[in-house]
Amino acid sequence: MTRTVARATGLTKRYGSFTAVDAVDFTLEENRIYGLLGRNGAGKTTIMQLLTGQLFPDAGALEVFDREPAEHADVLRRMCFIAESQRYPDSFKAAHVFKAAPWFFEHWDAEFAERLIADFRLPLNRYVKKLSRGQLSAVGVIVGLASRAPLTFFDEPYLGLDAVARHIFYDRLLEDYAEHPRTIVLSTHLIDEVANLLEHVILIDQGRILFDRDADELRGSATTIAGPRAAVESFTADRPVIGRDNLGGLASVTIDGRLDQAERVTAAELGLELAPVSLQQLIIHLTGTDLSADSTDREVAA
Ligand SMILES: Nc1ncnc2c1ncn2[C@@H]1O[C@H](COP(=O)(O)OP(=O)(O)OP(=O)(O)O)[C@@H](O)[C@H]1O
Repeated sequence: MTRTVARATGLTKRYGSFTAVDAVDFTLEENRIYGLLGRNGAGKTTIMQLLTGQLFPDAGALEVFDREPAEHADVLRRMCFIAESQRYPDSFKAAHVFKAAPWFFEHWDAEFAERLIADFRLPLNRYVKKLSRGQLSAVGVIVGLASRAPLTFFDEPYLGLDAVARHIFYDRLLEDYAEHPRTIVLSTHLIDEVANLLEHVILIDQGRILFDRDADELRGSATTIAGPRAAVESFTADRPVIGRDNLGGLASVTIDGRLDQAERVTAAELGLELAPVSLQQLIIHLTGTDLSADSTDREVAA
């Protein structure tokens, strides 16, 4: 049976009169990789800070490992939070971070950390404040991976990491997760890059959850239909439209749902092109457009 490691019910956080997290309900199950996704300011960091006991909720209930996180040191010890701009003491060299890590993380694997240090080519003897932006992110990524914390949060962990380093991160994360399953929550804007890593997606917008779904269920759950405008409009007339782009006489409409074989044949006969929608495109459709509007026409003057 899967165990729930965190449960939020009506979780709310306000900053003055502004509600950053607005009565959200969700659970995090053990041994899953979650994507906590959403636009800038959606509330992702705030949710992670609530879960890791750095902030107190204003309303609602929050349980992590069956307790309120902020109150319990034994709960906090089972979590690792890697923030976007992690701060370290000025006197710290990179090596000091890894020396100190076992004090905080009981499952710390020093050998794994050493392998990662080599993979990321991290200069251990350099002061942390002298590291490049990408090297600083590598420090966080290494701590997050080698901590093997039962609940690990990576909040935009790779500012400045180059493409090679990011792929090392994804690779090592998947490899290590297969051997040491745990719950990992990844917040990122690079959705396409991590899409295959995620098992579950929680999409936040303006402090609310837009959807909370299994990633497998999401992949290919929407379809884009493109072609002559009249044909596209008639084919999609009674379907749940989640995005629409018009360009002169052409249209591209994204619908929620899959098409069956007969519908695909009909579309082909009408000269329409069908394309699956990537997770990133789906999220842009769901958060980037006014869902209440009939159309987001981008008419181009002939
Ligand atoms: N200490 C604070 N005081 C006032 N407002 C805050 C504070 N911290 C965050 N906010 C606001 O709360 C909202 C949610 O912020 P949060 O950092 O959780 O967003 P995010 O989804 O992590 O964004 P990003 O992707 O840009 O990191 C934002 O509108 C932000 O401006």
